[in-house]
Amino acid sequence: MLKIKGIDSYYGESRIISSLDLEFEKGKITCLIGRNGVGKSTTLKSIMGLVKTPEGNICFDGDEIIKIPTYNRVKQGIGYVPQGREIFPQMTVYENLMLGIWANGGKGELPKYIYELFPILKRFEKRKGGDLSGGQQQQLAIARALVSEPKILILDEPTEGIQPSVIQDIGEVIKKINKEMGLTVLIVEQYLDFVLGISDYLYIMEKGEIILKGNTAQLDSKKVQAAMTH
Ligand SMILES: Nc1ncnc2c1ncn2[C@@H]1O[C@H](COP(=O)(O)OP(=O)(O)OP(=O)(O)O)[C@@H](O)[C@H]1O
Repeated sequence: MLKIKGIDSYYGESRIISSLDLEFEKGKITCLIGRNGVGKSTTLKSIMGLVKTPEGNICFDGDEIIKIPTYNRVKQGIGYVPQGREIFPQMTVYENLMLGIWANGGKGELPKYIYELFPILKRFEKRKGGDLSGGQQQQLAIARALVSEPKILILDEPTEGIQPSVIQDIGEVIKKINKEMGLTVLIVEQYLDFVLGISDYLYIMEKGEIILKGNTAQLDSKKVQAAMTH
């Protein structure tokens, strides 16, 4: 579904990622994990076309996308929730959601399943985005990415700054959209318990390179833990 081959990624002159290969299988939940600053967010920004990637290939659903602009990657079906969520604080929950439709050149109404998946957003429809809790903002950001009906949903640290009970709710929703809607999911995370409970496949990154990978159920959890802490 999404295949990265030999990419280099730069901020200005500094190369953060070199010759990275990754593959995200259709219908699976794949997590990319690793300690602070190893290049996980940069990998996602590379997929979205938000950093310079002069080398390599990114193939999505059969098409080469490395040279096309971000908005066209979104149009082709890549939904992205950045770290920090980027909710518009002065706009209502409803307006934030509608942006997901307008941004994609779409018209019309909010799909009904959005409020079924996130009842809290229905309740707070008229509330300003900035007045929601961190967990509610994360749900709003995921919902906003979903309204454009992506083929793959990419989440950058969805549990960051969120209380444990809400983390569990978010995990359940992600599993549900994966299992019931068949959506492919890619998550960057640091919260290992969350990752082990939700993912089918794991990549572990260290200084811009993959040091361990495999089916989550088959990976040695001690090795995974060690890679996250050493
Ligand atoms: N806008 C930027 N300009 C220059 N360097 C950057 C920029 N953003 C990140 N970096 C550097 O790139 C490296 C990788 O950062 P990245 O955010 O991808 O790491 P990460 O694994 O996602 O960590 P975190 O969990 O802290 O977000 C770090 O050394 C960081 O300092």
